[in-house]
Amino acid sequence: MQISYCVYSVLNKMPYRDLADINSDDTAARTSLAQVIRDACMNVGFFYIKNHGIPEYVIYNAHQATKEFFAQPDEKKAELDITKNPGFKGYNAVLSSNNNPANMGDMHEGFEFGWEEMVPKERDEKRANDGVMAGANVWPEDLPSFRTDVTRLMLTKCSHHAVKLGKKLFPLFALALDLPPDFFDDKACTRNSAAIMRVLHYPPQTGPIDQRVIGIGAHTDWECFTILWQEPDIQALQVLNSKVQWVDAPPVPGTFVVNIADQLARWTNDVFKSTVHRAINRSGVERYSIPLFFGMDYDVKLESIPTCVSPERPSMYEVITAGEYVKERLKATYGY
Ligand SMILES: O=C(O)CCC(=O)C(=O)O
Ligand SMILES: [Fe+2]
Repeated sequence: MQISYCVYSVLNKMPYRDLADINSDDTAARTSLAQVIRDACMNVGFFYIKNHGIPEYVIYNAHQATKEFFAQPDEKKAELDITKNPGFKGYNAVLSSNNNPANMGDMHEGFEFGWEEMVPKERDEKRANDGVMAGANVWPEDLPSFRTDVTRLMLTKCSHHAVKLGKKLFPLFALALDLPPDFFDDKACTRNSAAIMRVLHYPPQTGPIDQRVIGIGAHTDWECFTILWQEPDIQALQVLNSKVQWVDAPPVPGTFVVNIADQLARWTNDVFKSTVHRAINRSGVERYSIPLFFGMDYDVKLESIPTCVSPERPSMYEVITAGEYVKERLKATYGY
């Protein structure tokens, strides 16, 4: 797997670095890779990965299934409305979420689901630490392949695809934080239950755009980090840089974008940056994207990691659990 260490390096076509160097006997290669990851996580909070090992056909099928789902009549989608289901699972209509409190609603529709087994059980079992997002997934009865195709991409027990990919990133984060490579092994998403995936559809916005109604308003993500697949050839995602300028984070064929999110920022006492981003689809055509929010188990306390605190840098956050944090953010975004 390879990393391009930030949005700017992608825009400037800088070469990707090989993540296999993390296991290299060559100390110089390891140190230099650690530096790249450190830069990406501490200064930008966004990077790209390629050669990630997720088969192209899995992504293709999930994309097709997503298009098919959103092409259904509104009444059909409304049957699965997120407000009818406990645990924030299901469909949210255009303008029903609002990621930026200064805005009036997000110009996208989405469908949200959590971890489940590859071979669907009669009903999903409620997991002990599911907290605020406890409860079974809901699925469209008329589109059985939707469930198979989207769960295969992100959340299947057999192949794990994106969750497995996410787990590979933790030793890199540990390296960047001067921690042993296995530091996160028993802490982050060990029971798989806090991984949440959304499939998103952004209708095109043309003409003059009211900045208070855009695809997804300026926000940070809530979990540990996000692995995002973007529709090829459509520029929409933007990242706020340290000079408070919006920088495009374009889709790059064969890559996923990874961005650090709030739980990891809190855990690292803001040493890692949970960077503000937004998306606006001005392309004139429909855009789809698929983020996997890789969360911590909800009972994990977001307590500053020892290498991230010092007398000069005392802990900035009150210690709360990952679940409590997600609950706060859900309320702010959905209003309940
Ligand atoms: O669609 C995108 O490119 C970004 C989506 C996003 O930021 C989110 O769902 O949190
Ligand atoms: Fe986001």
